Amino acid sequence: MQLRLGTRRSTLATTQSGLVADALRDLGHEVTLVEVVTEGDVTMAALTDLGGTGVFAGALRKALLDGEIDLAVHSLKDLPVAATEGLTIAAIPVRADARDALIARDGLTLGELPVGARIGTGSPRRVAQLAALGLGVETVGIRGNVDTRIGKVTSGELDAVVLARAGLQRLGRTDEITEAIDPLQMLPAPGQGALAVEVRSDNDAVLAAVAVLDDPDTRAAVTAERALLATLEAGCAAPVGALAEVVEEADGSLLLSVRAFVGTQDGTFELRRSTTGPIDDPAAVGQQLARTLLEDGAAEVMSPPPDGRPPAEPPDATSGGAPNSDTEHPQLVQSDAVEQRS
Ligand SMILES: NCc1[nH]cc(CCC(=O)O)c1CC(=O)O
Repeated sequence: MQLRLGTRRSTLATTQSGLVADALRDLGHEVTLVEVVTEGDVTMAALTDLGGTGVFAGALRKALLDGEIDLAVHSLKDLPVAATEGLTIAAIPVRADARDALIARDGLTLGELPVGARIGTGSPRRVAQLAALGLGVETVGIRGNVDTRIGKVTSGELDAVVLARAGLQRLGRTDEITEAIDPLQMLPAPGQGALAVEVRSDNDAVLAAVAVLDDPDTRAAVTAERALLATLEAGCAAPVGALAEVVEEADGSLLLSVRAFVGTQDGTFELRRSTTGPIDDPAAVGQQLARTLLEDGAAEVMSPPPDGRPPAEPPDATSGGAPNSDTEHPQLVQSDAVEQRS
Protein backbone atom coordinates (compact mmCIF):
# COMPACT_ATOMS: atom_id res chain seq x y z
CA MET A 1 0.00 0.00 0.00
CA GLN A 2 0.92 3.69 -0.24
CA LEU A 3 2.37 4.98 3.04
CA ARG A 4 3.35 8.52 4.04
CA LEU A 5 6.00 8.38 6.72
CA GLY A 6 6.51 11.60 8.71
CA THR A 7 10.02 12.36 9.86
CA ARG A 8 11.95 15.07 11.60
CA ARG A 9 14.67 16.78 9.63
CA SER A 10 17.78 15.80 11.61
CA THR A 11 20.19 13.32 10.08
CA LEU A 12 19.47 10.83 12.87
CA ALA A 13 15.70 11.15 12.42
CA THR A 14 15.81 10.76 8.65
CA THR A 15 18.21 7.82 8.98
CA GLN A 16 15.91 6.09 11.48
CA SER A 17 12.86 6.83 9.35
CA GLY A 18 14.75 5.48 6.33
CA LEU A 19 15.38 2.18 8.12
CA VAL A 20 11.66 1.72 8.76
CA ALA A 21 10.79 2.91 5.25
CA ASP A 22 13.18 0.35 3.75
CA ALA A 23 11.74 -2.45 5.91
CA LEU A 24 8.24 -1.53 4.70
CA ARG A 25 9.43 -1.34 1.07
CA ASP A 26 10.89 -4.84 1.46
CA LEU A 27 7.37 -5.93 2.37
CA GLY A 28 6.11 -4.49 -0.89
CA HIS A 29 4.79 -1.11 0.28
CA GLU A 30 5.38 2.23 -1.40
CA VAL A 31 6.74 4.68 1.17
CA THR A 32 7.08 8.46 0.84
CA LEU A 33 9.02 10.44 3.47
CA VAL A 34 7.30 13.65 4.61
CA GLU A 35 9.40 16.16 6.56
CA VAL A 36 7.78 17.60 9.68
CA VAL A 37 9.43 20.44 11.62
CA THR A 38 9.16 20.06 15.40
CA GLU A 39 9.55 22.44 18.30
CA GLY A 40 12.54 20.44 19.51
CA ASP A 41 14.33 21.09 16.24
CA VAL A 42 13.85 24.84 16.11
CA THR A 43 14.49 25.83 19.70
CA MET A 44 18.00 26.54 20.90
CA ALA A 45 17.08 26.22 24.57
CA ALA A 46 18.70 23.49 26.64
CA LEU A 47 16.63 20.34 26.48
CA THR A 48 15.96 20.43 30.21
CA ASP A 49 14.67 24.03 29.94
CA LEU A 50 11.87 23.10 27.61
CA GLY A 51 9.66 22.30 30.57
CA GLY A 52 8.15 19.07 29.46
CA THR A 53 8.57 15.88 27.58
CA GLY A 54 7.79 15.16 24.01
CA VAL A 55 9.08 18.30 22.33
CA PHE A 56 10.21 16.22 19.39
CA ALA A 57 7.07 14.13 19.17
CA GLY A 58 4.38 16.81 19.24
CA ALA A 59 4.40 17.97 15.63
CA LEU A 60 4.65 14.44 14.27
CA ARG A 61 1.70 13.40 16.39
CA LYS A 62 -0.33 16.35 15.20
CA ALA A 63 0.44 15.42 11.60
CA LEU A 64 -0.71 11.85 12.32
CA LEU A 65 -3.94 12.97 13.95
CA ASP A 66 -4.59 15.47 11.14
CA GLY A 67 -4.18 12.69 8.58
CA GLU A 68 -1.21 14.36 6.86
CA ILE A 69 0.94 11.28 7.42
CA ASP A 70 0.17 7.58 7.98
CA LEU A 71 3.01 6.70 10.32
CA ALA A 72 5.75 8.34 12.34
CA VAL A 73 9.06 6.95 13.57
CA HIS A 74 10.27 8.13 16.98
CA SER A 75 13.27 7.34 19.15
CA LEU A 76 11.35 5.58 21.89
CA LYS A 77 13.40 7.24 24.61
CA ASP A 78 12.16 10.66 23.47
CA LEU A 79 8.52 9.60 23.59
CA PRO A 80 6.54 10.55 26.72
CA VAL A 81 5.34 7.52 28.68
CA ALA A 82 1.72 8.69 28.75
CA ALA A 83 -0.41 7.26 25.97
CA THR A 84 -1.71 9.73 23.38
CA GLU A 85 -5.44 9.65 22.72
CA GLY A 86 -6.09 8.34 19.22
CA LEU A 87 -2.55 7.05 18.57
CA THR A 88 -1.04 3.57 18.89
CA ILE A 89 2.56 2.36 18.92
CA ALA A 90 2.01 -0.13 16.12
CA ALA A 91 5.53 -1.55 16.10
CA ILE A 92 8.71 -1.53 18.15
CA PRO A 93 11.36 -3.08 15.89
CA VAL A 94 14.37 -5.03 17.19
CA ARG A 95 16.36 -2.83 19.49
CA ALA A 96 19.89 -1.73 18.64
CA ASP A 97 22.63 -1.77 21.30
CA ALA A 98 21.09 0.16 24.20
CA ARG A 99 24.37 1.23 25.82
CA ASP A 100 25.77 4.72 26.06
CA ALA A 101 29.04 5.34 24.26
CA LEU A 102 32.02 7.49 25.12
CA ILE A 103 33.80 9.42 22.42
CA ALA A 104 36.95 10.79 23.98
CA ARG A 105 40.11 12.44 22.70
CA ASP A 106 43.16 10.26 22.10
CA GLY A 107 41.15 7.03 22.32
CA LEU A 108 40.66 7.41 26.07
CA THR A 109 38.18 5.30 28.07
CA LEU A 110 36.22 6.60 31.07
CA GLY A 111 38.77 5.13 33.47
CA GLU A 112 41.64 6.75 31.58
CA LEU A 113 40.23 10.28 31.61
CA PRO A 114 42.24 12.55 33.90
CA VAL A 115 40.71 14.19 36.97
CA GLY A 116 39.11 17.44 35.84
CA ALA A 117 38.39 16.17 32.32
CA ARG A 118 35.45 17.95 30.70
CA ILE A 119 32.71 15.64 29.44
CA GLY A 120 29.86 17.04 27.38
CA THR A 121 26.32 15.85 28.01
CA GLY A 122 22.98 17.58 28.48
CA SER A 123 21.39 14.57 30.13
CA PRO A 124 20.70 14.64 33.90
CA ARG A 125 20.78 10.82 33.81
CA ARG A 126 24.29 10.78 32.37
CA VAL A 127 25.46 13.59 34.66
CA ALA A 128 24.18 11.72 37.74
CA GLN A 129 25.81 8.44 36.75
CA LEU A 130 29.13 10.05 35.80
CA ALA A 131 29.10 11.82 39.18
CA ALA A 132 28.24 8.55 40.96
CA LEU A 133 31.30 6.89 39.40
CA GLY A 134 33.46 9.31 41.37
CA LEU A 135 35.98 9.88 38.58
CA GLY A 136 36.47 13.55 39.40
CA VAL A 137 35.44 14.59 35.92
CA GLU A 138 33.46 17.71 35.13
CA THR A 139 30.28 17.60 33.06
CA VAL A 140 29.44 20.38 30.65
CA GLY A 141 25.90 20.89 29.34
CA ILE A 142 25.71 20.60 25.55
CA ARG A 143 23.05 19.93 23.00
CA GLY A 144 22.74 19.91 19.27
CA ASN A 145 22.95 17.10 16.79
CA VAL A 146 25.41 14.22 16.94
CA ASP A 147 27.82 15.96 14.55
CA THR A 148 27.93 19.13 16.66
CA ARG A 149 28.54 17.14 19.82
CA ILE A 150 31.35 15.02 18.43
CA GLY A 151 32.84 18.19 16.92
CA LYS A 152 33.45 19.58 20.40
CA VAL A 153 35.85 16.70 21.07
CA THR A 154 37.55 16.97 17.68
CA SER A 155 38.05 20.71 18.20
CA GLY A 156 39.53 20.17 21.66
CA GLU A 157 36.79 22.16 23.41
CA LEU A 158 35.84 19.04 25.40
CA ASP A 159 37.76 15.93 26.41
CA ALA A 160 34.80 13.64 25.70
CA VAL A 161 31.10 13.37 25.00
CA VAL A 162 28.60 10.63 25.90
CA LEU A 163 26.06 9.63 23.26
CA ALA A 164 23.68 6.75 22.67
CA ARG A 165 25.55 3.99 20.84
CA ALA A 166 22.43 3.20 18.79
CA GLY A 167 22.38 6.64 17.20
CA LEU A 168 26.07 6.44 16.31
CA GLN A 169 25.55 2.97 14.86
CA ARG A 170 22.67 4.14 12.68
CA LEU A 171 24.79 7.06 11.46
CA GLY A 172 27.71 4.72 10.72
CA ARG A 173 29.97 6.39 13.28
CA THR A 174 30.83 3.54 15.67
CA ASP A 175 34.50 3.86 14.66
CA GLU A 176 34.72 7.02 16.73
CA ILE A 177 33.55 5.33 19.95
CA THR A 178 36.37 4.92 22.46
CA GLU A 179 34.29 2.95 25.00
CA ALA A 180 30.87 1.30 24.93
CA ILE A 181 29.95 2.01 28.54
CA ASP A 182 29.04 -1.08 30.57
CA PRO A 183 25.50 -0.81 31.97
CA LEU A 184 27.03 -1.63 35.37
CA GLN A 185 28.59 1.83 35.16
CA MET A 186 25.89 3.67 33.26
CA LEU A 187 22.36 2.47 32.64
CA PRO A 188 20.79 3.83 29.45
CA ALA A 189 17.60 5.85 29.27
CA PRO A 190 14.41 3.81 29.31
CA GLY A 191 13.74 2.89 25.69
CA GLN A 192 17.21 3.87 24.45
CA GLY A 193 18.17 2.14 21.22
CA ALA A 194 14.58 1.30 20.33
CA LEU A 195 12.37 2.90 17.69
CA ALA A 196 8.62 3.33 17.96
CA VAL A 197 6.38 3.38 14.91
CA GLU A 198 3.24 5.31 15.72
CA VAL A 199 -0.03 5.08 13.77
CA ARG A 200 -3.55 6.48 14.22
CA SER A 201 -5.53 3.98 16.34
CA ASP A 202 -8.43 3.84 13.85
CA ASN A 203 -6.20 3.24 10.82
CA ASP A 204 -6.57 -0.57 10.65
CA ALA A 205 -4.87 -1.02 7.29
CA VAL A 206 -1.71 0.84 8.33
CA LEU A 207 -1.71 -0.75 11.81
CA ALA A 208 -1.69 -4.18 10.16
CA ALA A 209 0.98 -3.23 7.62
CA VAL A 210 3.30 -1.91 10.34
CA ALA A 211 2.63 -4.56 13.03
CA VAL A 212 4.85 -7.12 11.29
CA LEU A 213 7.88 -4.97 12.16
CA ASP A 214 7.22 -5.47 15.89
CA ASP A 215 9.75 -7.43 17.96
CA PRO A 216 8.00 -8.93 21.03
CA ASP A 217 11.18 -9.21 23.15
CA THR A 218 12.07 -5.57 22.52
CA ARG A 219 8.50 -4.53 23.25
CA ALA A 220 8.53 -6.46 26.54
CA ALA A 221 11.83 -4.90 27.62
CA VAL A 222 10.93 -1.30 26.82
CA THR A 223 7.45 -1.76 28.28
CA ALA A 224 9.07 -2.66 31.62
CA GLU A 225 11.47 0.30 31.40
CA ARG A 226 8.73 2.78 30.55
CA ALA A 227 6.37 1.40 33.22
CA LEU A 228 9.17 1.99 35.70
CA LEU A 229 9.58 5.57 34.51
CA ALA A 230 5.81 6.16 34.63
CA THR A 231 5.51 4.76 38.16
CA LEU A 232 8.37 7.00 39.29
CA GLU A 233 6.37 9.85 37.70
CA ALA A 234 9.56 10.82 35.92
CA GLY A 235 10.11 11.99 32.36
CA CYS A 236 12.92 11.76 29.86
CA ALA A 237 14.74 14.61 31.65
CA ALA A 238 14.85 12.76 35.00
CA PRO A 239 18.09 11.26 36.36
CA VAL A 240 16.74 7.75 35.79
CA GLY A 241 18.47 4.92 33.97
CA ALA A 242 16.84 1.57 33.28
CA LEU A 243 17.63 -1.50 31.22
CA ALA A 244 15.48 -4.60 30.83
CA GLU A 245 16.84 -7.71 29.17
CA VAL A 246 15.25 -11.02 28.28
CA VAL A 247 17.11 -13.87 29.96
CA GLU A 248 16.64 -17.58 29.45
CA GLU A 249 16.30 -19.79 32.52
CA ALA A 250 17.89 -23.25 32.77
CA ASP A 251 14.50 -24.81 32.02
CA GLY A 252 14.18 -22.74 28.84
CA SER A 253 11.58 -20.31 30.20
CA LEU A 254 12.09 -16.61 29.56
CA LEU A 255 12.39 -13.95 32.24
CA LEU A 256 12.73 -10.22 32.16
CA SER A 257 15.71 -8.91 34.11
CA VAL A 258 15.50 -5.20 34.90
CA ARG A 259 18.09 -2.87 36.41
CA ALA A 260 17.49 0.73 37.37
CA PHE A 261 19.40 3.76 38.66
CA VAL A 262 18.24 6.97 40.28
CA GLY A 263 20.76 9.52 41.51
CA THR A 264 21.45 13.13 42.33
CA GLN A 265 23.32 15.32 39.85
CA ASP A 266 26.24 15.79 42.26
CA GLY A 267 26.74 12.07 42.84
CA THR A 268 26.00 12.35 46.56
CA PHE A 269 23.08 9.92 46.55
CA GLU A 270 22.36 7.02 44.29
CA LEU A 271 19.96 4.12 44.26
CA ARG A 272 20.54 1.00 42.19
CA ARG A 273 18.02 -1.80 42.23
CA SER A 274 17.23 -4.76 40.06
CA THR A 275 14.62 -7.45 39.75
CA THR A 276 13.42 -10.23 37.53
CA GLY A 277 9.87 -11.12 36.60
CA PRO A 278 7.63 -12.84 34.08
CA ILE A 279 8.08 -11.70 30.49
CA ASP A 280 4.32 -11.89 29.87
CA ASP A 281 3.61 -9.02 32.27
CA PRO A 282 6.48 -6.60 31.66
CA ALA A 283 4.64 -3.53 32.95
CA ALA A 284 4.15 -5.21 36.33
CA VAL A 285 7.89 -5.98 36.53
CA GLY A 286 8.79 -2.36 35.85
CA GLN A 287 6.18 -1.08 38.29
CA GLN A 288 7.41 -3.39 41.02
CA LEU A 289 10.99 -2.18 40.60
CA ALA A 290 9.79 1.44 40.66
CA ARG A 291 7.89 0.83 43.89
CA THR A 292 11.04 -0.60 45.45
CA LEU A 293 12.97 2.49 44.35
CA LEU A 294 10.26 4.77 45.77
CA GLU A 295 10.21 2.88 49.09
CA ASP A 296 13.95 3.44 49.25
CA GLY A 297 13.74 7.19 48.64
CA ALA A 298 13.76 7.64 44.85
CA ALA A 299 11.37 10.61 44.93
CA GLU A 300 13.66 12.54 47.26
CA VAL A 301 16.73 11.60 45.23
CA MET A 302 15.10 12.74 41.97
CA SER A 303 14.05 16.12 43.36
CA PRO A 304 16.24 17.14 46.28
CA PRO A 305 15.08 20.16 48.33
CA PRO A 306 15.91 23.64 46.93
CA ASP A 307 19.14 23.96 48.91
CA GLY A 308 20.38 21.09 46.80
CA ARG A 309 20.97 18.79 49.73
CA PRO A 310 19.52 15.33 49.49
CA PRO A 311 17.42 14.03 52.40
CA ALA A 312 19.40 13.71 55.63
CA GLU A 313 17.61 10.47 56.37
CA PRO A 314 16.37 8.51 53.38
CA PRO A 315 13.12 6.75 54.30
CA ASP A 316 14.69 3.33 54.45
CA ALA A 317 17.61 4.33 56.66
CA THR A 318 15.62 5.20 59.80
CA SER A 319 16.22 1.88 61.52
CA GLY A 320 19.91 2.67 61.65
CA GLY A 321 20.75 -0.87 60.70
CA ALA A 322 21.54 -2.22 57.28
CA PRO A 323 18.81 -0.38 55.39
CA ASN A 324 18.68 -2.67 52.42
CA SER A 325 19.39 -6.03 53.91
CA ASP A 326 18.20 -9.04 52.01
CA THR A 327 15.33 -9.51 54.43
CA GLU A 328 13.58 -6.38 53.22
CA HIS A 329 13.40 -7.31 49.54
CA PRO A 330 14.49 -10.90 49.37
CA GLN A 331 13.45 -11.17 45.73
CA LEU A 332 15.83 -8.46 44.63
CA VAL A 333 19.47 -8.51 43.76
CA GLN A 334 20.72 -5.37 45.41
CA SER A 335 23.95 -3.64 44.72
CA ASP A 336 24.06 -0.34 46.56
CA ALA A 337 22.05 1.21 49.36
CA VAL A 338 21.16 4.91 49.37
CA GLU A 339 24.49 6.14 50.47
CA GLN A 340 26.33 9.31 51.10
CA ARG A 341 29.41 9.27 48.99
CA SER A 342 31.12 12.38 50.24
N1 LIG B 1 17.80 12.56 23.06
C1 LIG B 1 18.31 12.52 21.72
C2 LIG B 1 18.36 11.13 21.19
N2 LIG B 1 17.26 10.40 21.04
C3 LIG B 1 17.62 9.17 20.57
C4 LIG B 1 18.99 9.16 20.42
C5 LIG B 1 19.79 8.03 19.96
C6 LIG B 1 19.06 6.84 19.39
C7 LIG B 1 18.39 5.98 20.42
O1 LIG B 1 18.65 6.04 21.63
O2 LIG B 1 17.57 5.16 19.98
C8 LIG B 1 19.47 10.40 20.81
C9 LIG B 1 20.86 10.88 20.79
C10 LIG B 1 21.68 10.49 21.99
O3 LIG B 1 21.17 10.35 23.11
O4 LIG B 1 22.90 10.34 21.82
